[in-house]
Amino acid sequence: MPPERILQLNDVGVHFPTRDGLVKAVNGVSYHVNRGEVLGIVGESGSGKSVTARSIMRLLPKNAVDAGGSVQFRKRDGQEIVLSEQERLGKTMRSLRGGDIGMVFQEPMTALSPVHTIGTQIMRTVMLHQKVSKAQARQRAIELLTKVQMPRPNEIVDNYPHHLSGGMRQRAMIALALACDPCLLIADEPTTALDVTTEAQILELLKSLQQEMDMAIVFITHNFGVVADIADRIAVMYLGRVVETGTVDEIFYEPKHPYTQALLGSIPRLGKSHGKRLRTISGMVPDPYNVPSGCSFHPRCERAVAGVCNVRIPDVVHYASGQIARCHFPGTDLPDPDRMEAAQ
Ligand SMILES: Nc1ncnc2c1ncn2[C@@H]1O[C@H](COP(=O)(O)OP(=O)(O)OP(=O)(O)O)[C@@H](O)[C@H]1O
Repeated sequence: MPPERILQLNDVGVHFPTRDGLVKAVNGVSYHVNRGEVLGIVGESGSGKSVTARSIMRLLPKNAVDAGGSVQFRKRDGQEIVLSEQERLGKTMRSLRGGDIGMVFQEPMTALSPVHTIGTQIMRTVMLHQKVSKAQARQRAIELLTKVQMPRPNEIVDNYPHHLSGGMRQRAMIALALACDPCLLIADEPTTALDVTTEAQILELLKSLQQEMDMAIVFITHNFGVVADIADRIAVMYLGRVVETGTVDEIFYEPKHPYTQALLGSIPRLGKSHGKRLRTISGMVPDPYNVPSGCSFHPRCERAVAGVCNVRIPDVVHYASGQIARCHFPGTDLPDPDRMEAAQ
């Protein structure tokens, strides 16, 4: 049986009109998430990872403009919801947020209120989505704090966020996100601000919760090491577009897009990089107000072919395995003249 898709983004666009010009932060993004899998989203800063994820839940800045596309979501009970513009703003969205879909962010204080105890905040979410008494909701809060391996959960439940360390706040935010047993968790750089040891602990926790709860995760990070550790599949983003999608093995061992290849070439690998010079990606991420014509990666691409890559936006190339690359000349070989001719 093919895996069940619980989230499908089709050609989603989000633009920001600014004084300096139009920023096409998300420019026709499509990706899907299967039930119970972890999809890692990677890409340099500004590639549109966060804005895409926030567009799923309609948690966008006020100046964001919807530039089309659709988001489909299948709830745990199998009900399919098309999160069209109207629905995204209404009651459906409110019931999904914190219910079927949970969210964790890099900075816990964006999700936690500083003026309420951890327990009160979890109890409110539980009571918003489930018919339970106050005492039952408090019991559930303690259970959730135990589940996220919070030390002294019976005590912490009555603490305010400022009493907690960074790692403990992250655990509290995860407990809040899991309050209603979501089938999808959107995790936006949840470990980036933590020290390496705490980061490893939180990743382990998310992995074990994901398996235990059969929960899918969209895990956003700029760190390939982290994504290799947690993800089943990876989507690579560049300047508002998904340029490649594949399983972790496909992305690490058979990347087809020159951008993915360049990103992987620029990370140090234990044992393998010794004595070797790391590659850097030439040039800078272009200014979002002046995105290059054609394939927006072409000015930095070692394999760009003039007359093709600077002119036409590449189509998506589908491989039999399911791997996808948006490139005129995908693959590990250099572009051959026949393919160049066919593309022109
Ligand atoms: N409120 C806003 N107004 C104008 N531009 C914005 C706004 N929010 C985001 N952007 C722009 O949208 C683009 C995508 O931003 P986004 O935060 O999604 O990138 P990202 O890949 O998540 O980066 P990072 O890893 O740094 O979080 C960037 O060019 C950013 O400057």
